[in-house]
Amino acid sequence: MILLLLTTVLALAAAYFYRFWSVREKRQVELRKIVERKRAERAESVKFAKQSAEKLDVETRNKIASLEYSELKEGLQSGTISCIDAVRTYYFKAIQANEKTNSVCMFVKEAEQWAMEWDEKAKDPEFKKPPMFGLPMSLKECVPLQGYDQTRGFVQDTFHPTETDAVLVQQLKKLGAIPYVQTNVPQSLLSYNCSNPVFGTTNHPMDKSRTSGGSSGGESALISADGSILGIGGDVGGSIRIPCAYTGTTGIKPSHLRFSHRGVCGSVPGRPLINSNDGPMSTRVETNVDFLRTVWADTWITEQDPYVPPVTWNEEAYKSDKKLKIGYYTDDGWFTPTPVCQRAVMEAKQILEDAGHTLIPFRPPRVPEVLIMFLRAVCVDAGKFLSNKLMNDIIDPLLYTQVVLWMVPVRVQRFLASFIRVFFPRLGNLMNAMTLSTVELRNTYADIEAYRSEMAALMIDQKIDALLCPVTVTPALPHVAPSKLFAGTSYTGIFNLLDYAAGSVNVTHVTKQDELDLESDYEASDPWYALAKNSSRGTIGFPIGVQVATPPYREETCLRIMREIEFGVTGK
Ligand SMILES: CCCCCCCC/C=C\CCCCCCCC(N)=O
Repeated sequence: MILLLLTTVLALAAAYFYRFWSVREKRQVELRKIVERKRAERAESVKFAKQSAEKLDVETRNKIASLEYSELKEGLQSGTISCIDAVRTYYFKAIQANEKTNSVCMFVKEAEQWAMEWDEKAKDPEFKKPPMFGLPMSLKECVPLQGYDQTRGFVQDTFHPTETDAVLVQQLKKLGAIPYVQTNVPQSLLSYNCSNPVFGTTNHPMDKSRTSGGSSGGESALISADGSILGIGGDVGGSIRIPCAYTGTTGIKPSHLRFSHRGVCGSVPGRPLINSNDGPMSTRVETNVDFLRTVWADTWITEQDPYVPPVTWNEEAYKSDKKLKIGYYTDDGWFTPTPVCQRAVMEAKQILEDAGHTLIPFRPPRVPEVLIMFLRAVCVDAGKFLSNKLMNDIIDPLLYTQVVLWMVPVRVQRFLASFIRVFFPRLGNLMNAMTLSTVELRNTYADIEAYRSEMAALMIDQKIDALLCPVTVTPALPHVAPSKLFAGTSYTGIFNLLDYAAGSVNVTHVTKQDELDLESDYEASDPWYALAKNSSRGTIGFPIGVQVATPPYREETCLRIMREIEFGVTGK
């Protein structure tokens, strides 16, 4: 009797799994065909951009291609450069950068048309050129652009073009900017690598085996490979700052309060307290400044979205010569960065001290607890929304570790945590992060609000204007590492949790001495430290950035400090 019961249960289980597997296989075949169609569409868009770029003579192209942002802007304003020539130059540059990095999802064909329309308007002597007249701009794929997909790396979201531009895109078009290319992201956006089953893996321009970071990794790769002069990224846990730090570019995530989020679908909809925001990425801080100064010149954003406070650009704060008090830390007490990331902070500290600022040691309290709050609140539902979506998709192999973690039931994670804590305490503790309990989630939201209040009090009491710290714990990682090393986002995630402005600027490059220090001083005391150490080997010459953060509405001070660091490093 027992044997019969057992056999029946086993047979039913086998039938269930067979059915599940065959339905999934059938869906995978469908999805693979969709990928083929989408890639063919991308190939068409590359062909279009190539043909358009070839219409421009090489001499003009080379001249425009060599211009800095301010020179290009000036040329477009004065009329020595036409919009169509600028777009064709940047089509060409992006094609070349894309061959090296696979950073482009789609070229925007309408860019040609928009450029010609602006040139036509400019023939009228009465026409007043808008401030971004003719400037070619790259957009992260998830920024809503009318007529184009925002797949966020999911095959199921291809061929569903968005019907309305994001408020930011509407504004950019109104100001004369020309979106000419969409750039790649990791599947789900919740990773700091850059790979998905639709468009493939984006490479670091210096080394194909390493990532350009994520989730704005298409942007960082394209900009650092000279295929874009200014791009728009997005950041919910480091997605602008980490790619910039990996590639030697610079970017800022403003507090989410300063931009509109109407119609924008992030990685997990319905996430109230971990705030994502768009922000500019480029090779120079001044370019990012010019972008924000222009879009915040008036209250147009608030007129389109009443939830955005009418706060305009504060030139006085950016240009101020008041000496600042800046708290700095090289180690957040959760994940000690590799020596080169600490050296970068100390060099930036010296630059700022030489400029007359006061730097004091300051470490945000209880970062290990903050990381748990961050992970719980960034996933919201223990990864349910994402794992459901992923189960209906082709899963990118580079995301496997995270996917497994999202799929293990919360109760099992908690049960295993007590054993894992014995030999890998840091992972054991984080395994309490995910929750499906509304009681625990509400408690975490209350903790986040209390933490924001505590940090405000600490900074006000000590009269600290800004913070300086590492962006992350290593130089650019091999593609597979970020999914395993999600614990390395403590340095960036904290400023999303606080909803501060936070930017990244290049300070140095990995040297031979840094590699020697890595071997002698950096202990591989658990599997995460071992991974960080191993992955950092062989990175001589790779760029290293630092992070500057300020409370909300102090973006101008954050940029001022970044600009001073950049000046101290480059002399310009
Ligand atoms: C073992 C404990 C279970 C925890 C599972 C957590 C899985 C990882 C989830 C989220 C990783 C956060 C990654 C932050 C993304 C950084 C880049 C960005 N999109 O801004």
